[in-house]
Amino acid sequence: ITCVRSNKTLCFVFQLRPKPPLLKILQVAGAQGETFTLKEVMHYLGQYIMVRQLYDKRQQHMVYCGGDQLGELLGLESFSVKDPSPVYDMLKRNLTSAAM
Ligand SMILES: C[C@@H](c1ccc(Cl)cc1)n1cnc(-c2ccccc2)c1-c1c(C(=O)NCCN2CCN(C3CCCCC3)CC2)[nH]c2cc(Cl)ccc12
Repeated sequence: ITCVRSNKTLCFVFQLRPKPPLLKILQVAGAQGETFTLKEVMHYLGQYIMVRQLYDKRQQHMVYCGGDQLGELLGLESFSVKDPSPVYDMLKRNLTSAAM
């Protein structure tokens, strides 16, 4: 947990440590370092999907990740960004609290 002070309010930002297979994916998308906020993890995963052109150009909410490391982690061939639950399940398996 890091504590940041912004406009006189204290807020606690939970740092998360990706397991190696997820960290590798985030690094392809430009991530530096070993701990991230959930927002940063989601940002880099989005960038990864863009960089690796895994989304369907016509149906842009569909991600085809079969055959990619992302698909291995998710255990899916494809998913819709409209249903984030498989991604959250994968993150539960691949993120640990950095505070431990
Ligand atoms: C709401 C958010 C979201 C965030 C988390 C989840 Cl679990 C679902 C959905 N989202 C909505 N569309 C996308 C998206 C769609 C296609 C390609 C890349 C990203 C995202 C995702 C972001 C992101 O950080 N999104 C910023 C704005 N996006 C708009 C879409 N933009 C692209 C859409 C395709 C065409 C090019 C622009 C990129 C920036 N991070 C993600 C990570 C994953 Cl594992 C899956 C999807 C996303």
